[in-house]
Amino acid sequence: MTESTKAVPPSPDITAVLVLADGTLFWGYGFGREGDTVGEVCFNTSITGYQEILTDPSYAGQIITFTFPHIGNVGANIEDTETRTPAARGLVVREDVTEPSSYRSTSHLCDWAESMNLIGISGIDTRKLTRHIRAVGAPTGVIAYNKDGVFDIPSLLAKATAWPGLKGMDLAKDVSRTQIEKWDGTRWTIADGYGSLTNIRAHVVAVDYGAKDNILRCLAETGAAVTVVPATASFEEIMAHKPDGIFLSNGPGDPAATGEYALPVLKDLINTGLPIFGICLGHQLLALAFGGKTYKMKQGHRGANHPVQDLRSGKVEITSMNHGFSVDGDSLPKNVKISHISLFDKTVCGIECTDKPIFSVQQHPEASPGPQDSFYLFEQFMDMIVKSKAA
Ligand SMILES: NC(=O)CC[C@H](N)C(=O)O
Repeated sequence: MTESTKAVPPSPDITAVLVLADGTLFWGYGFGREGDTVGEVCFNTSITGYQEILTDPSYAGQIITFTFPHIGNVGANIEDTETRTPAARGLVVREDVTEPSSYRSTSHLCDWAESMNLIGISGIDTRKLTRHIRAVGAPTGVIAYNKDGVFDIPSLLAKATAWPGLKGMDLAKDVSRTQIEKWDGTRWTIADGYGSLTNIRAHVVAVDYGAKDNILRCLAETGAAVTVVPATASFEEIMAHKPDGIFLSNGPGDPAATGEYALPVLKDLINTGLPIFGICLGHQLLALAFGGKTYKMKQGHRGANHPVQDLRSGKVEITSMNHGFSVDGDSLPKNVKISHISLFDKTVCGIECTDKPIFSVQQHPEASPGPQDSFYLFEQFMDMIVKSKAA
């Protein structure tokens, strides 16, 4: 369906509408749960991995537009998830979701979406919507799905304009585990499925700001027995586990708003001299703890083909990304160097401390979905831990 500014559905079979806060309407067909949902409308350019994307807790508060037109072709299963319950607010797709075709599929994407409480809209000119998002910067929007095809557009518009936006929003503690969890699962292989850690080399405490499971699997893959602690864990609670290294996870929302409980803990952790590795929100929080600043990007980076350069080696890695905030490189103190940059827009993608074994990256080295070029970062972290244990 094409965009229309008139509040009357352009055809009688319409069952859903996407209403942006600026009044732009996109009519389409609903799937998943009936009802309405509000959030920041972003876009992801990945060609594969829609289920991993939809279950990445970093998408809390966001409606995801998939620029790849065929979403749902391989159905859904219970394995390709990054957390049990998706935090994303909804999804926008181009084509109708067709019958699944994959030996690994256990359900239709529409049924899975409904069981997960997700609201979807198909039949949208996602190219036009993406160009709109690029022009105006991630807008707020509402998807409403109603099989009767009757929509109260003024009230949906009011809902979209009333939503405060992600800037200043702390969502990490909403998606974080509330209980401590031991993790020893390793990555999936086609021969054996998921495995478990056999040769423990070190003990890592991972602070869960909204961690993707594959990050924990990658840590275990390098030999880390992982204890996952809630986002609000205190310095003393973390240190009581006697970690050999600390991991700071990805997560949703504005890092500056998350700082209230995270930063005092991170400042103390930095002073322990223990190896620390952060990914995405963890990277942004680490930069803040060092005294740096973060800012909201216009449209963010979300996809599985983002080129990042490692400034130390000059090598380029193709990475998976999902972030709407970024670290301001000019705000970093002298002992924190920029190690990686985005080759799309030169934004900061990695930092390292020159006098402590601490580093972090903006990209997602755990992929899921996406290329695995950056997996070496997990190995780099384990090498640091092994060295620090030997010292
Ligand atoms: N994937 C993430 O950890 C995202 C970090 C942060 N919420 C951002 O949007 O920039």
